[in-house]
Amino acid sequence: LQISCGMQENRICTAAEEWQCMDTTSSSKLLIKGGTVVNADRQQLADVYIEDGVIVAVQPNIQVADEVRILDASGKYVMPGGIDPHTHLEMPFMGQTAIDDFFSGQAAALAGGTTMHIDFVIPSNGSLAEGFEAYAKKAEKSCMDYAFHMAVTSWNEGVARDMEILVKEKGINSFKFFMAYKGSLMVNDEVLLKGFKMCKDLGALAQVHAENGDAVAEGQSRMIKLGITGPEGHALSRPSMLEGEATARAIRLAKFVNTPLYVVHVMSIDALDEIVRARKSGQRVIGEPVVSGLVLDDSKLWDPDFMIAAQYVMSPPIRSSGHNQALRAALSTGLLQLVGTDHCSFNSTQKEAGLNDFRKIPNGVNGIEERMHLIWDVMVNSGQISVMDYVRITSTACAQIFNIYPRKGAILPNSDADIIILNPNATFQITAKSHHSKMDTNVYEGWAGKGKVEVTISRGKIVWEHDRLMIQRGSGQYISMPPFGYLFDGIDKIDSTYLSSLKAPVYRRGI
Ligand SMILES: NC(=O)NCCC(=O)O
Ligand SMILES: [Zn+2]
Ligand SMILES: [Zn+2]
Repeated sequence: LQISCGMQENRICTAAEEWQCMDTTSSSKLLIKGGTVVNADRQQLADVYIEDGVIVAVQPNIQVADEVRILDASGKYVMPGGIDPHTHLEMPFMGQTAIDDFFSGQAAALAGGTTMHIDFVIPSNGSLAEGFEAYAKKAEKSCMDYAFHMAVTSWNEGVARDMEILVKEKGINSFKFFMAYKGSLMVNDEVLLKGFKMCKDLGALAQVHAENGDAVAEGQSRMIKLGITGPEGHALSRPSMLEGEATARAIRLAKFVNTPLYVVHVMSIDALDEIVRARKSGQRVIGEPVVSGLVLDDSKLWDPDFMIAAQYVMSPPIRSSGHNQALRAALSTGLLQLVGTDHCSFNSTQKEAGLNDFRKIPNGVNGIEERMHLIWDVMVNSGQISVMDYVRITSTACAQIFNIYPRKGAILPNSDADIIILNPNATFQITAKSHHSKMDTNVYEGWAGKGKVEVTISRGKIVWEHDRLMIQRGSGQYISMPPFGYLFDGIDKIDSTYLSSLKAPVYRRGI
């Protein structure tokens, strides 16, 4: 069956793509009635009234005119849409391009209750500005709101100048430094120091992929020499101590510069311990675990079928099972602050590039569609976190850290109407046969759980209901993220305390 497409000129969609063709028909006025409205700081039985994409009122028993569409949410949770702080849509990486683009990846996100994501821009030909323009172009097909972090992969005057322009004119307030991927994205300590200093001056958050890339390269050669060429070699070549070392180093350099630090995809106890130690000392360090690191373990990397094992190759690697438990515990008590996905999807054909050498398997797993369901199932259903905590770690904390709260991450008057309705008694099932990503596999294949996102509302429009997507190419908007978020409050005072604590230098007369 083929149907003609109303969304894209001259395009015929297969039945499987039908959802891509549906128009958004929701009225501009909407009332969500009778649900439990949950924010990070309180929950209440209330109605939510929305007009023109914005929340107008949150209170019990709101009365509306007949033309307003009413959604019954009784017995269900009404929560801020998820914000995924860590995605890589259409990322050029390891000689491939991640298969989910800004339309398919976002469609998947919306079907799973995520209404905004922050993607990492990779420089083009060494230029941050060129990279930004390329990503802005790719994102024109967006069907939900998005923002960008920028990767810094080298250092020169042009990079420093572009960082300033990106912050002051383009809505970027965070820069990622890769301490791994030697020979491609990796930077050394000198670049880290210069970059961190620039971040501090601009009020932008420094982020690190923390693994010792030199040691990883050495570990990889070791494995190849031993004849270990399969996906298990990926895990064996980059043990958790290398993640711990890089995390510790980045934390100390950030302290030396006195700038806040955000550690992306925390995958091990080793990295977690360093973050907790720093936070105990009063240092401003944010730790972001990702859903794969929280709910999976490394067992599949040893599967004798390459095509299965390769699906699980990502960096830092998915660790043995004690690590995921420790990360969940830390997230539940606020030692780690928010959860991302690192959604970076490569299909079977792309993964096959590393059939004879694990170093060539493109790194990355899916998760943008599954995060909200899995965190609910594993952490709320088990009683490990409250529903308010769920909202905090999947949405609010991200909006606060990246300085877009309460426009995003809250159900409050004047906030964007990015909302999900979750039925705690309905079940969900994950399979590549029905997911919305372009991936032909899913690392969570077969997972069946309880607590289903039944409705997703993006800027006041119902985009997911009755297991159907109603989305429109190009409707997503770029969200500018202003610099000097709350993590920068008081940083200058810490600087002056440090300066005044220095003893006056003693000038000795030469003999
Ligand atoms: N994580 C991963 O394996 N792929 C995406 C790139 C990155 O975040 O390091
Ligand atoms: Zn990374
Ligand atoms: Zn990533």
